[in-house]
Amino acid sequence: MNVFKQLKEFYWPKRKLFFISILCLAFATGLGLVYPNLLRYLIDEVIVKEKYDKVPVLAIIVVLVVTLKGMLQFLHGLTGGRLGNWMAYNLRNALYDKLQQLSFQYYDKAKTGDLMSRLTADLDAIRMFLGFGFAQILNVVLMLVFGSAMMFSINWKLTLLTLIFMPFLVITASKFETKIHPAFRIIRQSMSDLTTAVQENITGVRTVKSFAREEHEVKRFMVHSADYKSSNLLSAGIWAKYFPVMELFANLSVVILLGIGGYMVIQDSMSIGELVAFFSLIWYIIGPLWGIGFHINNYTQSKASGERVLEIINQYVHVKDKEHAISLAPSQVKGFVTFEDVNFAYPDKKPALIDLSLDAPPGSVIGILGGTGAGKSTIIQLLYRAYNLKSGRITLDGYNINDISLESLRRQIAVVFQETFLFSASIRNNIAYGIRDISMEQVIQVAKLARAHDFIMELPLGYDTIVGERGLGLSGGQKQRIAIARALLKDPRILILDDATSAVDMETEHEIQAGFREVMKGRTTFIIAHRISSLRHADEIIVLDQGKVIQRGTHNELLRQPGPYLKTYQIQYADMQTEAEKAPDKVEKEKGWVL
Ligand SMILES: Nc1ncnc2c1ncn2[C@@H]1O[C@H](COP(=O)(O)OP(=O)(O)OP(=O)(O)O)[C@@H](O)[C@H]1O
Repeated sequence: MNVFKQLKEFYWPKRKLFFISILCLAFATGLGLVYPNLLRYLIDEVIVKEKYDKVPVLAIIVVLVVTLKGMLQFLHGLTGGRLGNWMAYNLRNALYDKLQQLSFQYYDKAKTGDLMSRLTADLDAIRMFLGFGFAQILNVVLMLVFGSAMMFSINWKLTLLTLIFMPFLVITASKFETKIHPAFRIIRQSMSDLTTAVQENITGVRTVKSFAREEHEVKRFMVHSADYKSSNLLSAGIWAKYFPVMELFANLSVVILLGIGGYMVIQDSMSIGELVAFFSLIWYIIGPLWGIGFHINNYTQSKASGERVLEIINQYVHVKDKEHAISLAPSQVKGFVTFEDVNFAYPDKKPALIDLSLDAPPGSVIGILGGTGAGKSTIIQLLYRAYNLKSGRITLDGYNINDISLESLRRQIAVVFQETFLFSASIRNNIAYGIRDISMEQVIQVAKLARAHDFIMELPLGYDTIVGERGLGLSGGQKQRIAIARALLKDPRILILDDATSAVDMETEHEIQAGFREVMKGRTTFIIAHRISSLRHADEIIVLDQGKVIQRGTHNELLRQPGPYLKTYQIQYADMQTEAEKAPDKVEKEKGWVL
């Protein structure tokens, strides 16, 4: 029950519904006990004594009991359903809220399909149990208590003999529970693996198809599917092993009842009406015990689901606000960024940044160059506190960024990533993402600066064009330009371009950068790029290799010293020369970046 204790805050405020639901079910169950008594009365007092004038009254009582029972069952369903849905609504929102708080470190390992399955199937299992399953279990107890009490009142000796096998039934049922619970955990896990496989396949459908790996993917899916099947078979095996034994004990009770009860009737120590009532009451005991497997199943499923949901709720948030974190008003922020002896390593990895020190005064442009995996993106991830530093510190306007509230820190920063994520919404809403009360004019203005306006206007619905989950239908460069417009609209103090113009041609990149220079006056900009053309205007360029700064200076300074920067420049310049030989006019325009 510990799982449900931990989930208490999500259903306890609606405990009224909970109790009404249980009470209604208990009364309905109690009313059910009227039937065997009516039966006994009908046989012993009406049929045997041939007093048929009592039949209409009995019939009316039956109708009343049935109607009342029906109403109580309806109320039980209504309140139980409401409780379950209320709980599911709150828990779902709390889970989503937690998912928003969890830091990058969690998402580095999390699987989308698995999270989806926790938010849907697992949540539903808890909803069903809290709405109905729990009341059903309680009802089983009530039926057992009421049923056996009534049997005892009719004939205590026969009751004891009939119930002789019940302890065996209970032992088998509890053994069954200990076996079936782990089996359900396995089923839930393989279900989420299956969902993850489907989700990854659909997300990566372009890669799959372009590599003609459909068959391989089908085989991979079949492995997960087989896994799911075998975990279900495992549970079915446990079911098949224990259920017949439980059934056997239940039926043995009926055999004893009919044998000994029948003998008592023959001996005249019991009336035939009492035996019939007894026979109908025994089902009040056997019925619930028979269904105990189902209830246990329901309970263990929801317990396993509760554990998986609680895993998210109790997940540690690595990056969070300190108590009394500073909230910086945008108008206060100047954008002075410093890195002081920063060291960082991702969990279980070699250092990604070693002793990085950097000063970026307001309005300066810092260029970052380096090979794949050199640590470029890590620098900017640390700046917006995607991860906690191992040592050293990063400051913004003199404040340690660890002391600034995440919300106010990230409000000052706009990042344009190499991979652009567009929401399934209109282009206008994608540009205005996260910003309220923005006019169409402002959206158009930033789209023009990002050189996106022209291609947007060529689309059939212009700014109202809906772009897909991943901006399907737009080219990489177009998506990047929308992301740049989105960042500019945020009006940040610090702009970070993480390989943000890699997908646009050089000419467009020049145009975009010219636009940037206009809007970024007085703001701090970090540019990560592979092209020297993107960095040449930077006030300081740092060249990274395996997390260490191996060169730093302006474009002209770096060209004067031998090293990777000059080498990169020469390689890219050689390409430009070849281009120039082929199309001298086009390259002429771009010559600006060459010395
Ligand atoms: N989320 C992560 N979890 C674990 N290791 C990571 C993570 N992100 C990056 N790394 C590792 O940290 C190192 C630096 O990575 P980083 O992304 O900063 O390099 P980069 O210079 O930006 O590379 P690229 O130009 O390819 O984007 C690499 O060794 C990389 O494998």
